Amino acid sequence: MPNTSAEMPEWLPVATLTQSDLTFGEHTFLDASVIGNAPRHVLYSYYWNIEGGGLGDKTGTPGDQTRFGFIPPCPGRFLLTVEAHGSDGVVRNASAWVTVRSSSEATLKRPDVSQSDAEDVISVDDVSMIFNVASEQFGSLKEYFIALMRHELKFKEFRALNHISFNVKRGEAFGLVGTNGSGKSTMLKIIAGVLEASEGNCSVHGSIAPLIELGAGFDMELTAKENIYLNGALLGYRKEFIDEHFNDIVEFAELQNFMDMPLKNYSSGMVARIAFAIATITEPDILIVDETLSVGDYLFQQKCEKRIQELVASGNVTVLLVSHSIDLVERICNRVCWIEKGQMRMLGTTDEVCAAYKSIGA
Ligand SMILES: Nc1ncnc2c1ncn2[C@@H]1O[C@H](COP(=O)(O)OP(=O)(O)OP(=O)(O)O)[C@@H](O)[C@H]1O
Repeated sequence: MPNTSAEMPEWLPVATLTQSDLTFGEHTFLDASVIGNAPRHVLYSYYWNIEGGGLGDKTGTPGDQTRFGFIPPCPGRFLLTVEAHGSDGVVRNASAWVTVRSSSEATLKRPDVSQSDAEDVISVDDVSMIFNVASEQFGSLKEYFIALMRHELKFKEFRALNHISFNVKRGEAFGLVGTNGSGKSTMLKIIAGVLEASEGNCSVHGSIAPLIELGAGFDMELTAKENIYLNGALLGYRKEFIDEHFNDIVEFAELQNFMDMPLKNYSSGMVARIAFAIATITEPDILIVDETLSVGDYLFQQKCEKRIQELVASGNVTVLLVSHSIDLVERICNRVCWIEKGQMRMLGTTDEVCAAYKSIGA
């Protein structure tokens, strides 16, 4: 079992960027805050350094200002640091990296629509999902159990998915869109093997890293460090493999100072960071992402998006993405399936499906 004896500082500053990946000419903001048992007053000062150089620029004396605007003087990598001066006399700092590209550098693009020779890794064939739901409402759990004991519970069938079919090829980034309650998560759970379809067939070839329900595969009473081993084991990683990649996981999640904290004290965004870092530390055959990114801060979302694009660009990883952010789906996915109230409404290229989906609100 990993060692969990290191002590947590009482409070820590947090540096959050509005944007960490800039094109030269753009600017970003660094927001400072404090987590933990914070002292009554905290004053902040800011400075930046260019990677490999000593171009530091410290702003005057510490003050109340919690937002710092940064205008990069040139393309490159910059470390933006916030120094927090607590009224308890302790000074701590937190940093975040900013990458500034020259405007000519190409940005990552979504993959081309696969040609027919690529192998199908997911085949959804005429799948329906029927849930049995209670046909009457109960005022309390007690009333429910009384009805249950008397065999008076009546159920009705609810079709969450109705005859859905699609195939996803190796190396595709495939999106599922639809309004609330349309059946997207149910579809992902069937693909991930969490639910069994009531009708039809779903076959999957390859290893799956599912990021479906935040916290699934974690024990909230254990520390983050212990959970990395636990969740890694559930994903099929050996202990030696986690030992080898532990620092990469922690570094990606940017939670170095919180490894010995029980997960129950983490925010949902922090849990998402750990879950995403573990799931993507290697190249899974299929990465399933269901709104996991939405709870993360802007900086983390950008980092995950970049990682997803790298995985897709490798050509080996298939990504299945459910998101209410149509912009994200448009940036990442090459094909999209639109499910509406359990029915398949449209299947096609990202541009055509997203354009049609966006037009329902017009
Ligand atoms: N275990 C279950 N028992 C009964 N009904 C369920 C169950 N799971 C999901 N449903 C119902 O199935 C429908 C589809 O749910 P699902 O979570 O798949 O939708 P979604 O498209 O992912 O929604 P959202 O965008 O709001 O997350 C909903 O009406 C939901 O209430």
